[in-house]
Amino acid sequence: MSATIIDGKAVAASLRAEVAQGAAELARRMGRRPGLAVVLVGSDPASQVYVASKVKMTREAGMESFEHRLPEETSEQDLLALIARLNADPLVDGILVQLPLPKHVNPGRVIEAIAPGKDVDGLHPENAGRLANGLPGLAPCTPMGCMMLIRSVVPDLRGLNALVVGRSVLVGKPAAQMLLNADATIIVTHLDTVGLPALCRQADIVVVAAGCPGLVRGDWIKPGAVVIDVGINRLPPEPGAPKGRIVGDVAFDEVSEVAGHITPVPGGVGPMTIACLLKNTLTAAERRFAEASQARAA
Ligand SMILES: Nc1nc(=O)c2c([nH]1)NC[C@@H]1CN(c3ccc(C(=O)N[C@@H](CCC(=O)O)C(=O)O)cc3)C=[N+]21
Repeated sequence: MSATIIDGKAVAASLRAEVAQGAAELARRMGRRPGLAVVLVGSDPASQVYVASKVKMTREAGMESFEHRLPEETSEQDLLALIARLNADPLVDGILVQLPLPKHVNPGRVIEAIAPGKDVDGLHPENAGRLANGLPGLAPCTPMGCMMLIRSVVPDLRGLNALVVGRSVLVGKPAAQMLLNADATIIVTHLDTVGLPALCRQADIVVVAAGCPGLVRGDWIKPGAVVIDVGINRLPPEPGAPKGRIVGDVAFDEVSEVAGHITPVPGGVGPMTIACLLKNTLTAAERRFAEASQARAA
């Protein structure tokens, strides 16, 4: 074991403390707490756990949490009507619609209905375009958390080779944009990429978001590289156990023999995702308040 473990829990706790301070300050000026609305459709057990954890941490950061739990059979029309109400609600600064949605609902249509200034998931095409063009906006929480973990060990990415496995709208694509914006050279790969191990061996920074347990092996890694594991995969339970272990997309034991720094699963990127959601909610609230103040002054 040679790699240093990047403690996502600790970095996330210090980001949440910073957000709590900013939220308290903003609340004094606004006369109300920043507010985050979380919408959960259906009863996917994993989603229930994430949402409960988001609600708890939102409150701990001194922000208001508005929960909307809708039955699985909710129509797209009813969901769009709820989003229109949240867009218009002055107490709501951020809106997060937990994914995945039930099959009869078109997720693109739902995400595009969220007001871009309240889109704390950073998934609206306007925010994706802003990220691509290097403009201020709201950026997706998971890749934002990855960047903070990378910068905690490598502050300057200029001239480094970064490789991303995965091209999802939620993680892979925005992670590549952020690495490029930080002056790294990027290679974006996915499960159809030919010669992935050889490409990976050129990378100083590896971000893996493929949803494929143990995909990245020890002999894919350049000695000393920074490895960020975004995967959260629940293995089938051992005989007699109630539920299976959670593992990432990186073969941790092998890779930690070669890498310089590595994130664990759990305790790596996951806690950062929630901390960045709170950070985005504070950013959205600050911008909304600044705009409202300007409008009053005019
Ligand atoms: N609109 C939307 N935005 C999301 O950001 C979003 C989503 N939908 N749907 C589901 C995924 C998943 N996700 C996680 C967040 C935190 C942890 C997390 O904190 N994990 C801990 C605990 C893991 C465990 O033991 O269960 C850890 O990795 O240490 C995991 C997963 C956000 N997602």
